[in-house]
Amino acid sequence: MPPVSAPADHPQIATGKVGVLLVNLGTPDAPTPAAVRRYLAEFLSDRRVVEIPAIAWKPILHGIILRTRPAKSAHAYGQVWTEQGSPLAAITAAQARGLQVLLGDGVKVDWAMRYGNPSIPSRLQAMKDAGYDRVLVAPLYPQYSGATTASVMDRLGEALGKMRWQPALRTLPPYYDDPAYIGALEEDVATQVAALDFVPEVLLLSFHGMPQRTLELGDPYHCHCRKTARLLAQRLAVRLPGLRVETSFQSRFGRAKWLEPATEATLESLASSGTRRIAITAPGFSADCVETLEELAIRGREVFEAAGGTRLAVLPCLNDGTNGMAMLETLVRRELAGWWA
Ligand SMILES: C=CC1=C(C)c2cc3[nH]c(cc4nc(cc5[nH]c(cc1n2)c(C)c5CCC(=O)O)C(CCC(=O)O)=C4C)c(C)c3C=C
Ligand SMILES: [Fe+2]
Ligand SMILES: [Fe+2]
Repeated sequence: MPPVSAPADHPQIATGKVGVLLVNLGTPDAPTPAAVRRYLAEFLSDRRVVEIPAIAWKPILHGIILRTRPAKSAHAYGQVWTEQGSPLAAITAAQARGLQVLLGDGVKVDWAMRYGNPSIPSRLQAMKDAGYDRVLVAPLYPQYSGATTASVMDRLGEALGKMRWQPALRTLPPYYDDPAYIGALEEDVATQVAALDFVPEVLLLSFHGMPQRTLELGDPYHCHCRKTARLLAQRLAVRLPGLRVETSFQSRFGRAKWLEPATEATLESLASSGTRRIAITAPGFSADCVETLEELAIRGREVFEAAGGTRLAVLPCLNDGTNGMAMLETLVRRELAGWWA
């Protein structure tokens, strides 16, 4: 595809500079209890994430959770930390660099995190200060949820509220059923499964969970996940006939009922009922992170093997691979159409 550039008949807006801000969830600055505590305090204080009235939640958050969870989570982060830092941050940065190459110099690509660093307000201000007065904000969540996509929009609103001179914004819609996304997943998963040194009986699609109550209140997240799963399974039935595709939800937090079936329970029941070889993919995560690398690949494996499973592969997410980057380029170019840099 050609670089994004001003068409000859629109020279009057050719000086407007266009930026793209990729946004993901966020991650601690270090795999230490203190850094994880700072991160969790910000994350779990977001009313979009924990929808319990503050008067009831604050004592629980500060009394129990922030006293006990940081050490446990820091251990999990320690097991997956890399020389480039947290996998989620390192991969998001790589996606931004890759997209910059694909889009060329006509557009500036940067990245930010909803929680922790680099923050959305700091990167938005930096873009404006550098003269980028049109910014496409792209939350890297294929499936919409109040806890993720809407929370990014809230933070953007807060940031704009403090800016005297704001850039013009566009936002990337959720892309859970977009042919570019489903096609990228199909290609990536089919290639990775074919390259395994065993033939899986089951492909488990594990999405991040949400409280069941959010579905009842009208959050589309569950429906978006189910539609992604259905479309991907239809494609894979052609590419990998004979492979059973199942869907589950991981990372339950707290005591409330979460979306089911739970990934851990699914791994256990599959192994107990005779499945020996399994591949897991996490299509809702645009980048590998503690949830895929530790919860699935370390703890999930332990659960599956303890119940009798013998082979388990967790496939890398789309990350900054060719399929994922081609998808991002397609999605972003579509939103930039008309915003010539
Ligand atoms: C109330 C709890 C949580 C809700 C609701 C929730 C929704 C949600 N999260 C993601 C994506 C990610 N979550 C990640 C980590 C993570 N999530 C929670 C809790 C809730 N998430 C916690 C406490 C943590 C931190 C790790 C831990 O202590 O267990 C991550 C990975 C971050 C990283 O640093 O690697 C991602 C990505 C989605 C998509 C989602 C709702 C749809
Ligand atoms: Fe989460
Ligand atoms: Fe987790």
